[in-house]
Amino acid sequence: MALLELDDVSVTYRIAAGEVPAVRGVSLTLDAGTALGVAGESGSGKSTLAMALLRLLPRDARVGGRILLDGDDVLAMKWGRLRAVRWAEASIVFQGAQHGLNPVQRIGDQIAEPLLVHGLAKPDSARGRVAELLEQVGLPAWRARSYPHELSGGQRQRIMIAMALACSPRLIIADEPTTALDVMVQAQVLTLIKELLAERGISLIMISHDLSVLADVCDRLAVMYAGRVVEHGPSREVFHDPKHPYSAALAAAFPTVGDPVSRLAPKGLGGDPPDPMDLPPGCSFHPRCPVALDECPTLDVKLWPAGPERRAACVHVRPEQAEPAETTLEVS
Ligand SMILES: Nc1ncnc2c1ncn2[C@@H]1O[C@H](COP(=O)(O)OP(=O)(O)OP(=O)(O)O)[C@@H](O)[C@H]1O
Repeated sequence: MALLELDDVSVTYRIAAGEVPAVRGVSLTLDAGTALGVAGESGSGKSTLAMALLRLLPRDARVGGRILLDGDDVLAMKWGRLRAVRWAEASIVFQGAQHGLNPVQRIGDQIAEPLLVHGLAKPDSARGRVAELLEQVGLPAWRARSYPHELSGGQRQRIMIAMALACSPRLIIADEPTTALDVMVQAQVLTLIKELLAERGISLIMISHDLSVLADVCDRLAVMYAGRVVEHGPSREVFHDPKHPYSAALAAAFPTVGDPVSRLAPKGLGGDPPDPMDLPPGCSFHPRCPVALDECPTLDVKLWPAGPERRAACVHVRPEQAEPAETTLEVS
């Protein structure tokens, strides 16, 4: 059953220079107990999309479309309901959020805060729950008495995950949860996330520019370019057999250990992502695309079926068009 449904979601920031279409017509579904990875270069709209899910965007952002969380329309929710949903039904681990811990408050008090705010524990019972959460993220209970500066980056990220788990949400949104960590610690945190998913049946939306990390953790992948989803499908298929040339470039940029040498040579995607206020016409990717056709600059690009459970927005997977019906001129 779908836990989260996005239907034609768009986000536009209004700034002095004009409008920035950061997310454009994104439709995705996340089934309960599954993990969806959202990939894309910097500026492709991943974080904006993540923030839109819990209405955490700044006031200059206008959100369109529909976001249904367990059937409930997030964009139409009253503030009281939205406050109840945040942390308790869906929580978010921000990019670099470990630096957002309060430096002068003990770790235990910070983990307890969402529990107390949502009335899920009383001050005297919260300590036991905090110890339990620390244990779940692989830290000893005595760490509750530590201050953030006494922990390593990896330990602080575990604290952020403990906070996200505190109210037992059904959905966790993790925006680049391991980007700031070194490779060994990154692997440990990813293992922790995978264990938590398997043990607790939580659903996950994980955002990263690293397709290989997402393919390792998530069941399905959505690849974003210039605010649009350009490909989605089962993780292994999208990573190992991408149908969109942009997904192929991302996959080549992040090889995994054991990949054949041929795959390790990056396919060298030239150029920069487009300015969202000055998007190329037709397929937005065409100026950088190694396999672009003459028609791509004027193409009405859609997410066409690219396999049983896959879609890709590329002319190369477009189904053959029906021949236009022949018109006969009746001359009387
Ligand atoms: N508050 C804002 N006001 C105006 N434009 C914004 C704002 N936040 C983001 N943008 C723009 O929206 C687009 C998408 O940004 P977003 O941060 O969502 O991308 P991203 O894929 O998450 O990138 P990164 O990985 O660097 O965080 C970018 O062009 C960015 O400049």
